[in-house]
Amino acid sequence: MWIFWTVIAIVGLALVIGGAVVYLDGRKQRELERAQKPELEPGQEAAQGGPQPVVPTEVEGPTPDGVAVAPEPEVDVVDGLAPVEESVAVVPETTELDRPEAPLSRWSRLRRRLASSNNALARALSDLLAVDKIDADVWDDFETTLITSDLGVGPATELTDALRKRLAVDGIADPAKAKEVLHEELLKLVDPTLDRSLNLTPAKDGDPAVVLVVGVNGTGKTTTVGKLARVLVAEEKSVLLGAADTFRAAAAEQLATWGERVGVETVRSDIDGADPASVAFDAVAKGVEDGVDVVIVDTAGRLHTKTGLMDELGKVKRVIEKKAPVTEVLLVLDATTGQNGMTQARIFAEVVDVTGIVLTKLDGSAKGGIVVQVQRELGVPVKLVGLGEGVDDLAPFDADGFVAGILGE
Ligand SMILES: Nc1nc2c(ncn2[C@@H]2O[C@H](COP(=O)(O)OP(=O)(O)OP(=O)(O)O)[C@@H](O)[C@H]2O)c(=O)[nH]1
Repeated sequence: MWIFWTVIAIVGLALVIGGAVVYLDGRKQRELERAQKPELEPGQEAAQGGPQPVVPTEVEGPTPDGVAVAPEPEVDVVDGLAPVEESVAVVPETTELDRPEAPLSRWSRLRRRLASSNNALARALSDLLAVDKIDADVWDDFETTLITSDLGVGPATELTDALRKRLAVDGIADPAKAKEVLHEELLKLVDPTLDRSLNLTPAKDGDPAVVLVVGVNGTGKTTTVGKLARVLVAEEKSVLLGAADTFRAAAAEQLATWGERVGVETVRSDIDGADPASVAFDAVAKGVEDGVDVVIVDTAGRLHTKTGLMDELGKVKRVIEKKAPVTEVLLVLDATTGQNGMTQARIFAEVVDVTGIVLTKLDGSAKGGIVVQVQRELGVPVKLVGLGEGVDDLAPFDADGFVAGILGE
């Protein structure tokens, strides 16, 4: 009997040991397999019935350094331009935006600044009226003052003759009355009847208006583009900036900073010396795609020959117009450069079809008369004036306010 129970015990023990060996062996095998298995790509796991991963399909919004990848442009490579994806859009931070000053309130503030730097005409008039007898020499001095304030010889002579006639005919000796007459005659020269509004009407519905800003370097183009964006934002317009001044690397940075402060995007290239026409094209293409009201394109003016200037600006305009017509070409002139500025203005007017003048740095110049001269010569109105380095120191030009300013009224 004991032999029977001993056999049973041995068989039972053998079964337990065998089962344990099989279990431990299976576990080891599974661990080995897991260790050898490669990491799954996000999509593979899903395909194998694992958890569905969230895979971003495109870059949306700003990357950590504030630069978003521009959307893939249409296959519209023109004039042998470099591929358009060279440009990126600098998306502004949406917090702490500036609220630009309303355009209408700017002029009264800036008028005082004009009066303080442009009082040559007012002084010439009081000198004129201070003498006992106004003879030919006194009138000559008056005319010379007008010429030195950059009114131009023709307008200076016209103004002197008109004033002389009216003071004599009406027998005016009262300084206040004489100043009124000077105001009226000067206003005629500045011409309050000119249409000074920016053409921001797109050629077809849904297109943005396109403003091309040209001029010699240092005149204040980039600053003007930034300030103009603020004027338009204050008028509740949506704006996009194009940094086609690729000559000076810092210009794009400067422009993007202007844009960021008022929440406006800037399309720029990160490549030094990129093709300006390509950047301008990208900016307008993005403007069309985003449905903005106005695209403002900054350009470089550092060109030494007229042919070079003509080629470059011509190309920028031609390429932009593959997307949307340019509605306004603004020539930026520095009022302190006097006759040099006039020479530049003539060259630019020959090269591009200028539709408006922006006169900058009038705050630092006693030569407000250039408004009359440049309008006469180019047959194009002064539409905006820069009266300081402050962000809201650009104002739509107002003829009567301007005359009052330079006469110190
Ligand atoms: N006082 C004064 N300074 C101005 C005015 N407009 C521009 N400036 C200054 O002029 C300088 C040149 O301005 P920018 O805008 O860089 O000139 P730019 O034509 O773009 O020059 P580039 O980029 O070199 O072609 C800057 O220091 C501006 O602050 C103005 O109306 N009044």
